[in-house]
Amino acid sequence: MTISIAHLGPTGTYSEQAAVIYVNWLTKNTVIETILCPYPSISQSLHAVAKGQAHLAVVPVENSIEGSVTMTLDTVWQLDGLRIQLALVLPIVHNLISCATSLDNIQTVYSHPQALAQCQVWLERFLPRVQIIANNSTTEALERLEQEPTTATIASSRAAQLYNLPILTSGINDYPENFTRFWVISQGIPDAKYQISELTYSHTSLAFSVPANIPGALVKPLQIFAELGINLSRIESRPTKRSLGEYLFFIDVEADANETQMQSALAELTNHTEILRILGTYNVLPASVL
Ligand SMILES: O=C(O)C(=O)C[C@]1(C(=O)O)C=C[C@@H](O)C=C1
Repeated sequence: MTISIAHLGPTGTYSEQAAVIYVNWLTKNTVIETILCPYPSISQSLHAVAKGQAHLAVVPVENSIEGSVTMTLDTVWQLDGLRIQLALVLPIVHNLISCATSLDNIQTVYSHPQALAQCQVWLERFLPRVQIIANNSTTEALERLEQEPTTATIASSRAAQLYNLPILTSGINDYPENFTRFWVISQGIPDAKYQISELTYSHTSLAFSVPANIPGALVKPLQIFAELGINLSRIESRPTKRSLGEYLFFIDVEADANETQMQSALAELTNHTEILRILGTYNVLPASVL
């Protein structure tokens, strides 16, 4: 069986790197064969799964410095029916890639907004006068670097190698401990062939809107988990885009959605939420696989 895996392109992105790690794990543990399919945006890679053009998408969801990748959260909410099969956490080391001979010759820096944000202190310190341009991925501008020696891109060392471009400065992220969490997402129900086969799942991700903007609207859903002694590992809000001050909540729970306690929590949660989506119950690929 051959499956297609969508990811943010063009080739050399961190998302592709995460997809390659997942593919290596699949190759070692299953008989599944894979084709990687780059898409111009994170949203388009998720739409490809929703439309059945790809079996899976590997998308960034959260970075340890910059927080949530909002395009992923918003698209997962918008496209009802997507399902997280697995998570993996990748160390992120950014580099300034350029054909310029010194930092003094650089006038423009391109990268993905997440990468630019993860290097903002370095950029202010070493390139305070350059024009900073955000684009869809860390690799989108790499092809122009040879023709434009006054431009630079922030991307991975793997990207520099793939495009045969020089790294002018390496390790420019503001904090050395820089990690991004990715989700492997499919359409439909949990599918054992894409997952780590363990007896239980370590995480469940949920998203919900609350019935009204009244005191305690968020406390009630959260109390359910506190009372059952179930730990939350993340909470994030996003605007509903219906009116100012109205939010959706994304929470990660350290529990298997199939456990009895979680089943009761989820049943109770439906009484205190307007729309409740179980985005997936899954395991995290161990760091030893990276
Ligand atoms: O542009 C890329 O290379 C990506 O894969 C996107 C992305 C992100 O959106 O967080 C992935 C990891 C890094 O945090 C920076 C950028």
